[in-house]
Amino acid sequence: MTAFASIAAFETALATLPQADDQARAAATARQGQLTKPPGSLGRLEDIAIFLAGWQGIERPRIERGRAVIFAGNHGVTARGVSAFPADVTVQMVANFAAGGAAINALAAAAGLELAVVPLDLDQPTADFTAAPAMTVEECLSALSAGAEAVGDADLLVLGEMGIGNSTAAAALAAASFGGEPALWVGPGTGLDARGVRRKAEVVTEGLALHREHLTSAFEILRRLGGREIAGMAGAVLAARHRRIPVVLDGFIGTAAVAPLASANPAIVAHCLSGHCSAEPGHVLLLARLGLEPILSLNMRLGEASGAAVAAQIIRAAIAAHNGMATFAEAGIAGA
Ligand SMILES: Cc1cc2ncn([C@H]3O[C@H](COP(=O)(O)O)[C@@H](O)[C@H]3O)c2cc1C
Ligand SMILES: O=C(O)c1cccnc1
Repeated sequence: MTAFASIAAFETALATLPQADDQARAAATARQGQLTKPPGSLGRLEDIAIFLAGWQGIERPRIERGRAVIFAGNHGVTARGVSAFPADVTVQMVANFAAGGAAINALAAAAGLELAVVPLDLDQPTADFTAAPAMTVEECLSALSAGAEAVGDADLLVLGEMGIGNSTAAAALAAASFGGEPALWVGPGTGLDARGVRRKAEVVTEGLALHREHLTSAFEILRRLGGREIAGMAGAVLAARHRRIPVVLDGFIGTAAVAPLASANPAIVAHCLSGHCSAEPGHVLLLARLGLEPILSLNMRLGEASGAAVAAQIIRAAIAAHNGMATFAEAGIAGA
């Protein structure tokens, strides 16, 4: 069965988001208050443990099936010279993922995450969005569905992407979803110089102008300006929500995939953690618009779920403290 068989199915899924389990959240919050530490002293680690308890629906959350999924897609807009690297690198990096040689192979292993790579029609780049919608309705639904199907039975889902040119698509998605000049949302990506970044802003401006009258729904924004790997991440975020699986978002591109969904229903990010704030300048703005506070800020700007995978180690630390510590009663220590 196709997860998102029609635009209506996608829109219904986005309009009917389940909430976290309040009882499990309350139980985890109570437990944090009994652990042998001054209340609140583990800071954000406490919040992360309670967040996971709510979405997993258990007082003591766990990561037994932590899964990183990397979606890959090719972009027609690369013809406009918007990346420092050639489009061929996308398929070459997918081979590198399979061979185990990419950053995400090392970082997923370090974080104890299984890694799945989902290449989406790499021989068929999306259309250049300055000339036509990036995807047809069928192509976009198919990429969204591929995302949903990749979620599986994970208990923590870490999402990432590979697609040369996709920081341009991401800037267009952010601008279409939240407004603001394209110059605010573009950045060097893989390493453009200042002149390249200016051209990238012009390309985004052209794309927004071409599609302006149609950028009125999450689906049309994704379809016209996004890419297959971006729609794959969006579909995975939405499907994970319906299975109450917590998600860790990666950098600028992985976060921009959620922007169109959030423009239609801001509650979509409630089951998402931001793994890190990337060095791509638009990311900090995007996180502010989504109301997400990144776990890490390491000046990373790679993508591939690399920052989210590093953050998964912090999430494991939050769970270890939450589940492993003694309570005041167990340790026979006087409370405050
Ligand atoms: C070798 C290599 C590995 C990568 N892994 C992720 N990206 C990242 O760079 C791309 C986005 O930047 P832009 O929009 O400038 O093309 C995406 O593929 C992203 O995942 C890579 C880029 C390169 C060159
Ligand atoms: O923030 C990111 O995800 C990013 C930044 C630059 C290039 N690729 C990815």
